[in-house]
Amino acid sequence: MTDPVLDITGATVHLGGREVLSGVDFRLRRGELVGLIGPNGAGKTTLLRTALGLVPVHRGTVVVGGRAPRRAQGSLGYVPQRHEFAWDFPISVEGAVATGRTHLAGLLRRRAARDRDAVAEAVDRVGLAGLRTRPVGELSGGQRQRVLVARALALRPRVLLLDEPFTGIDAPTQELLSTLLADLRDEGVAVLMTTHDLAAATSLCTRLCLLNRVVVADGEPAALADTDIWLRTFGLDRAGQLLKALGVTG
Ligand SMILES: Nc1ncnc2c1ncn2[C@@H]1O[C@H](COP(=O)(O)OP(=O)(O)OP(=O)(O)O)[C@@H](O)[C@H]1O
Repeated sequence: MTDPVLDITGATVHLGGREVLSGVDFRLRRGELVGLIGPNGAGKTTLLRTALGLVPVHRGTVVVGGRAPRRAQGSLGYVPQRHEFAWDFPISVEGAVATGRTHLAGLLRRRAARDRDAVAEAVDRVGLAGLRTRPVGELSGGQRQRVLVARALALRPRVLLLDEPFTGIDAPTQELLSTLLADLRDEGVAVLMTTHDLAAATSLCTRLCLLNRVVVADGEPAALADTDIWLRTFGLDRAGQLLKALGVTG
């Protein structure tokens, strides 16, 4: 097995005086597409932000490609939740995607040919070439989601972290994103996404990590057919819609 590109060991994170992650062990390798699943407030976004070095660990370690996350930013692509981006900022699709590369060498740097190539390729991969010059404020929710994915891809990342990429998008956009994520996985990118779409996660991901402050279970979807694991993750005492949605029977 190859070395993990993201290696989180015993991570405990405190926010607002509370322990929101507790001794989390998580590893992500090239060519994996992992779904991070858990109820609201489980710590999914916090785990992504910890991997990015945006949230410090109280205990434990986070290593990205052999380095501290802050030193590995050039290899980490991040797709935040859609509401976290300033959509009223006067910038085109292409301009917004290009901001994915600015921290590689600073805001005032002239854009080199390789930057333009990376941006054009990313815009193309999410199917927005026809809307390149459109102000982002004029885009629909699904188009905005594609801009955020392209912005992360413009970095040509080794690790791609996505926070709820399937929330509020239509079926064709979901199809496009699913195909794109599977292609990236095949190309050797390590992909980790949070989602509340359990059926999509189960069919698309090579592995699922069930999180609720601690890692409740981590394995291939087929190995997580035990109802009890899902009940524990979501803090439920009996199977209901959740398990029907998954096609899991007790
Ligand atoms: N900046 C913060 N200050 C204090 N508490 C925070 C902060 N950010 C998150 N939290 C708390 O940490 C816990 C985990 O939040 P997080 O956003 O990681 O959960 P999540 O699993 O992504 O939830 P959701 O599915 O609702 O997006 C929650 O209880 C939340 O209230």
